[in-house]
Amino acid sequence: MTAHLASQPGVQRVPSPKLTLFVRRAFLDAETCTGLRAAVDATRRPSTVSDFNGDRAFRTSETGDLDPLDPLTIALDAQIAAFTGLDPTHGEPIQGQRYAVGQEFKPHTDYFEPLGVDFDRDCRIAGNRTWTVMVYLNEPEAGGATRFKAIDKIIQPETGKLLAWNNRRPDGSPNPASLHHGMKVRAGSKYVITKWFRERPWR
Ligand SMILES: O=C(O)CCC(=O)C(=O)O
Ligand SMILES: [Fe+2]
Repeated sequence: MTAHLASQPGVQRVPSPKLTLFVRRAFLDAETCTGLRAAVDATRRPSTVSDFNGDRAFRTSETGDLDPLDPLTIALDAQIAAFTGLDPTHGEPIQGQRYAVGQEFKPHTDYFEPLGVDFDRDCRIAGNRTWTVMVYLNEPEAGGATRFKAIDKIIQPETGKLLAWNNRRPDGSPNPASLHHGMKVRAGSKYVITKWFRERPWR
């Protein structure tokens, strides 16, 4: 899927030997983003983490599940599958995240730690996460960038901008260079959708 993604119109690959990361500006139009923000607002509640590390401020955002039967969700899923070439049967249901002023998701990886206490619960059926697809649904007035620390790259939120990265190394092992930080929103709010793909079918 790296070749498929790389060949999509408007896509840019962030130069790094350590991480496969693509950016596509204006993947979604403003109207679609507005509809998706409302869908996130309809179901949001405090976000959770796996392998709780004792830091209650580690992930302070809210999470909302998109309704899988909503035509907006169905269209978005199809658009992501066509764009990435990733097998939609391996995809988790799309989630939305909302960050208010001061909220963040501290540096983390999206794959589950093979030695973590929650690994069996999280990965027994579908396996670990492979790719992350994320789309910004708005632009906070200040803050809220996504920082990939290990490759020294900061991505600014922009309405409709997509990020897609591979959480694995070429040998299939989890890639620590995928470490990223959803930085604090300083003014306004920030909405994203996230779609994670797995090694095996989700259901
Ligand atoms: O909000 C961001 O910029 C990053 C979100 C994120 O890393 C996640 O939801 O796993
Ligand atoms: Fe993440």
